[in-house]
Amino acid sequence: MSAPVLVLASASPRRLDLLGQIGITPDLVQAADIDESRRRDESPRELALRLAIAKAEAARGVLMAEPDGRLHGREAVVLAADTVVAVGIRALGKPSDIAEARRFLDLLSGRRHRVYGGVCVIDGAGKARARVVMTQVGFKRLSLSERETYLARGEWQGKAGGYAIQGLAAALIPFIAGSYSNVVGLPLVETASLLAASGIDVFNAAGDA
Ligand SMILES: Cc1cn([C@H]2C[C@H](O)[C@@H](COP(=O)(O)OP(=O)(O)OP(=O)(O)O)O2)c(=O)[nH]c1=O
Repeated sequence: MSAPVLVLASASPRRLDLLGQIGITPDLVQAADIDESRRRDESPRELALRLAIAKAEAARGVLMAEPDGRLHGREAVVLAADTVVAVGIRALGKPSDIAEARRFLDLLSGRRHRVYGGVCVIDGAGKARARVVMTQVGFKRLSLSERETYLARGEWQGKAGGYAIQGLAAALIPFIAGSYSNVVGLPLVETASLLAASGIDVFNAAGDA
């Protein structure tokens, strides 16, 4: 039987880079367009998990609906993820503008927060497996000039919580406990294990065939 098509259901360049870091190159990238709003009474952890699953299902649905489409009759293994920054019970998504990014940085300044990363892999038979990973991140207390310089750099755009640990924000973060790759956008230990359960083994190329 031919190998399944590996689909990354994400528009995030970080997720593509992180997969590349563990030797995985998706055959297809199909970003999922879903409603990311939080439901009432949903915890940040539940939100990250639900959205990762919803993204994987949406992308799979699009591909399966293409009768003579990009899968060419082959099975698809679909990977999606979602990152939520949580301060107490507040869940911070991607700021919509610089004013919201400023509010987020004020919330994060001088304290620890949690980053929840949901990851979901749907295997060739349609079985979904998902996990949520939590990383603790601590920001130093930001001076006004640090905050404004950071905002002016624009790295807040498109990032949950309004910062990117892989950029200038690294100079503002004295503390992290848990998975670093989870903060950047994809928890790699759990991703490798979900892919292995779906027949794509990072540590055994033969499992890929
Ligand atoms: C906290 C943090 C988030 N991020 C990014 C990772 C994600 O791209 C983004 C979180 O938003 P998401 O909604 O999880 O993802 P996305 O919209 O960028 O991509 P897609 O839904 O198509 O997969 O924030 C960083 O790059 N660095 C960080 O330190």
